[in-house]
Amino acid sequence: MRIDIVTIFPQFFDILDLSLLGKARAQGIIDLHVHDLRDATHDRHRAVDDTPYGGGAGMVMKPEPWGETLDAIFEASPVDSPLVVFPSPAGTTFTQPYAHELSRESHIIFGCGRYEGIDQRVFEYAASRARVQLVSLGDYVLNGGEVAVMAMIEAFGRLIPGVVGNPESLVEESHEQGLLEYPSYTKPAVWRDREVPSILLSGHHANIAAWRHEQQVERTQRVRPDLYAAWANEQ
Ligand SMILES: Nc1c(O)cccc1[N+](=O)[O-]
Repeated sequence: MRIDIVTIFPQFFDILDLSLLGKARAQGIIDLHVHDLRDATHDRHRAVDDTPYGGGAGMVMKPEPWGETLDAIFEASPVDSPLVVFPSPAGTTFTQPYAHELSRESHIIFGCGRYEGIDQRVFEYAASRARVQLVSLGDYVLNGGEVAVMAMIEAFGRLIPGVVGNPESLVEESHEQGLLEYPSYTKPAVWRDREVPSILLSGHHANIAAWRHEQQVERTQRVRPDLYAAWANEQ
């Protein structure tokens, strides 16, 4: 998978050299390109923003640098119709099913907005050349899209075949089957007078699996009644 990220803070993504995603890049599973939007400016101040038409506080990201950067990425794309994802509070909610969808893409371009946002014509232009999605991590305000892009890449990157060593470990995660994950324990069996549930020491795999599922259902009903209702409706 090719991933392109357009940002005014390219160093933000240096962290993607680390951990599983860094290994996936070294193995050629992920081909990452980070683009500094300011490289597509041609004035002394390398300006990427300007005052909003119609007035109002803050600044808006200028369309020209975006157009020039996106055109170069489209030209280099290995596919006819890449997916362009703009993290945005005005987007559809990012979910685990959507992470699975992203993990099956061949080329994803992330556009990180800053300031009061990106000139609307950038989304319109991008949609004339590719598939465009505005995607939200949640209903809160961030200063820009970089943190959201990092979270999304972490979420779908681990689902790409070959990135996680043991694919089994992807199955029993929160949200994978609509339930939150069960509580986990490791050695020692007793820690500060707190014992590991005896069922987990029984070696009886069927009973352990049943106990873990009960824990998932109980935790989901208690912590996320919304998820529990959707799950129960599917049973
Ligand atoms: N919420 C938010 C934002 O305020 C700015 C950029 C991206 C997001 N988001 O993806 O949720």
